[in-house]
Amino acid sequence: MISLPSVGFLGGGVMCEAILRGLLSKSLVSADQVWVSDVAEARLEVMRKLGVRATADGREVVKHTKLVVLAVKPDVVPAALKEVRDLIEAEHLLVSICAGVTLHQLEECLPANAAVVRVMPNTPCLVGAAATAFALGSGAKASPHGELVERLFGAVGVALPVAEKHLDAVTGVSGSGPAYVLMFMEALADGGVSAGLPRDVAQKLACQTVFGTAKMALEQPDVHVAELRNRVESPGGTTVTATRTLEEAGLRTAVIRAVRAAARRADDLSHGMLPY
Ligand SMILES: NC(=O)C1=CN([C@@H]2O[C@H](COP(=O)(O)OP(=O)(O)OC[C@H]3O[C@@H](n4cnc5c(N)ncnc54)[C@H](O)[C@@H]3O)[C@@H](O)[C@H]2O)C=CC1
Ligand SMILES: O=C(O)[C@@H]1CCC=N1
Repeated sequence: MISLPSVGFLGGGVMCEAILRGLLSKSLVSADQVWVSDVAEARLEVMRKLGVRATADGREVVKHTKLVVLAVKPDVVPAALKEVRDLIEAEHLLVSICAGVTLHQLEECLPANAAVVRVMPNTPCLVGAAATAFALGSGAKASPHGELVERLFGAVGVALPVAEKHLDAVTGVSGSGPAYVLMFMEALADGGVSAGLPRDVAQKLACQTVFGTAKMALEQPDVHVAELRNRVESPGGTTVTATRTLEEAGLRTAVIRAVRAAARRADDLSHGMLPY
């Protein structure tokens, strides 16, 4: 087992749980090396059931771990960092997954030269299939900080370095992306039910179709996705009749607009347009 140093989380919500369950299932960390803080007792109870150390005191997390993942909502970031600022030492690495919170804003809340990495993962961390992008702060180095982040998020999916200016666009594509794909899957299954399929059959077929299509595209990176689509569209057949209907309904325009809206919202968050 290639294990990581002890890992801490400030905020034990949805994303902490997804990352943590992913890491534990890959044995990248052992539960007794993980500390999590949260203000909600119910979340601490969930964490205890995972076997990790759970506390209401974020300072305990920073005292006991060197790699600290900031996983609170963006509007809570200043308060959560203020609580632990004086405990952050040169050996610490702070990894923020908070949408729209810039490296500069994070660094302003921390001691000078603190090592910070801004990361945008997504919920498929839970099943080892996340799409993650990250950018290093001015006090972080490719080695060891970038490598540690690549190991952490690479263990639960794909992790790519990007320029920080691209992280809002990343949020629009892959951070928020699972929600759009799930919406599509829900509609695909509803279409099946509307055409007479039992609900459970329609849902299974819809999920497997999205999974199989993604796998097919990922395993043929040199083939444009439009070419893969054309291979399904027999001339005058069922598929082209359906894809024309989707074009008429503006599917692609709607998705492009949605991604841009999410990216703009991430930028708004970084300009203090809080709360949600
Ligand atoms: N949910 C998602 O799909 C993704 C979320 N993110 C980012 O991850 C961050 C966390 O999001 P979620 O896990 O979805 O939110 P969440 O609301 O499920 O989790 C946040 C947790 O922080 C706790 N909390 C609040 N104040 C605290 C404090 N001072 N100290 C410690 N814990 C505190 C809350 O009780 C809550 O359990 C957000 O900044 C979000 O932008 C990033 C990528 C994907
Ligand atoms: O909706 C949000 O703001 C967060 C960031 C990316 C996914 N969920």
